[in-house]
Amino acid sequence: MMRTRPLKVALLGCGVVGSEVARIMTTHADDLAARIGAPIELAGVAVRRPSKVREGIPAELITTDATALVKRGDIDVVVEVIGGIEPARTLITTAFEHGASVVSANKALLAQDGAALHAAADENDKDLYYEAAVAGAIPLIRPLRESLAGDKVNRVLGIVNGTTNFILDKMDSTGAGYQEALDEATALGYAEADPTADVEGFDAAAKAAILAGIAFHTRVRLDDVHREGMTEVTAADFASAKEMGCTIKLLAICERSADGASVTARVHPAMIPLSHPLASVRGAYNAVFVESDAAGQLMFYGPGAGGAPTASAVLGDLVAVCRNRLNGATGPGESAYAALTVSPMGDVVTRYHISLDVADKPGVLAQVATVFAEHGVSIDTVRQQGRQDGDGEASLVVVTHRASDASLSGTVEALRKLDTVRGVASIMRVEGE
Ligand SMILES: NC(=O)c1ccc[n+]([C@@H]2O[C@H](COP(=O)([O-])OP(=O)(O)OC[C@H]3O[C@@H](n4cnc5c(N)ncnc54)[C@H](O)[C@@H]3O)[C@@H](O)[C@H]2O)c1
Ligand SMILES: N[C@@H](CCO)C(=O)O
Ligand code: NA
Repeated sequence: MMRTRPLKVALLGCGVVGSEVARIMTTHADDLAARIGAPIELAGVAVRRPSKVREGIPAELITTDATALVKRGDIDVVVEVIGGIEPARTLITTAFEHGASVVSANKALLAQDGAALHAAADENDKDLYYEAAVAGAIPLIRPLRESLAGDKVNRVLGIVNGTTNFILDKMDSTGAGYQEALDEATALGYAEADPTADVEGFDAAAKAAILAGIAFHTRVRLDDVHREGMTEVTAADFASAKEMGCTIKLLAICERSADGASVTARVHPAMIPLSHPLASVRGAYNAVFVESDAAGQLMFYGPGAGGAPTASAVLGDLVAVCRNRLNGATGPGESAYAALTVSPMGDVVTRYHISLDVADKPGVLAQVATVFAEHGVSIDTVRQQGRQDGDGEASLVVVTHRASDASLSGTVEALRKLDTVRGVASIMRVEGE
């Protein structure tokens, strides 16, 4: 039966995502009410620039005082789409203390302070939902938290940043360099004016921390995630990848160790075979592979960013939280009972593609191979190419079998010390085989 008293929603932030949340709340009001079992009412919208014209939002709902809005006491759900750490963190905890549940899209905050925010939600018997924080519209948090709650997830591997996927895709398909591809991403509105969070992998690392925590029922802090951006990927790397039948993607990889006792989380560019489904994820799309004991391989694919797609995930959470509220219940909170060790990058085991500039003279290949052997890194293939420029150098491309990152780092360090190795042109991990 439909309850007539509406549930009150406060919107914090009315930018790209917030304005779409407000629009969908208004245009889909009847459907949302039917699905929830009560109407929902936009009770206040906190903004920074009140003079801006906001179509469809009554002027009397606009306020610049977000703190007063979350303290009102009659708000059922606060939707936080401001972004950043403060004031978002304080506003969310204040909302819990004043009786509201919270829906947020804020990956940076959740990756940094997720545990404390979950604790605050728990203490106040409230919900904290954040489907939009990872891979935008793609249902991922809820499938991991709820649909797969009876299974054992072993690996989450995915493309979780749209901006960098757009840039890498452009480099791959046109042969463009990094800067040229970034300029196009900026011109098309994919990359922000300051693209650091995306291109240096901070955004993907925050998402990896959130995913690993949920997948492995273990607290994974942002600092636990090994992070390498994609600014150093070159057209030459793509040429090497092509020769291997691969492309290059910025991947977020969260894995359980072979003995199941520990986990790792990392973000870095990697070669993946063209036959892998992630290789065909084009433009600004996201896709995430989840591997679990019973289900096997699952793939989640779709728009990972943008106002309306992200608002879709926010609205889904809003409906779920409102339903919980009507039932006098809360949904699943943080699950960190497994408390597995989060291991450093050195423990990660994978394959490597290493491109060296070496002196083109007898014995060099043997010397290089010896360094790999001394560090316990087994070589899969070696390809040497003399150069036409007569500088007495050759390019040596070594692809290894699976080895630990620590062994590989040791190998590279020793290679750099060889007189005959003039430079290490690139090192790239090979994933998805
Ligand atoms: N845009 C996307 O594609 C996308 C995708 C997934 C998640 N997110 C997340 O959603 C959140 C919002 O992103 P966005 O793209 O809408 O950003 P945005 O910059 O377009 O919007 C944020 C809005 O909040 C306002 N704001 C800042 N401080 C405020 C304050 N103290 N009180 C009231 N308003 C304040 C800003 O003026 C701005 O209009 C972020 O956490 C972001 O990481 C965005
Ligand atoms: N900057 C992010 C937005 C979505 O989180 C991206 O490019 O994927
Ligand atoms: Na999502």
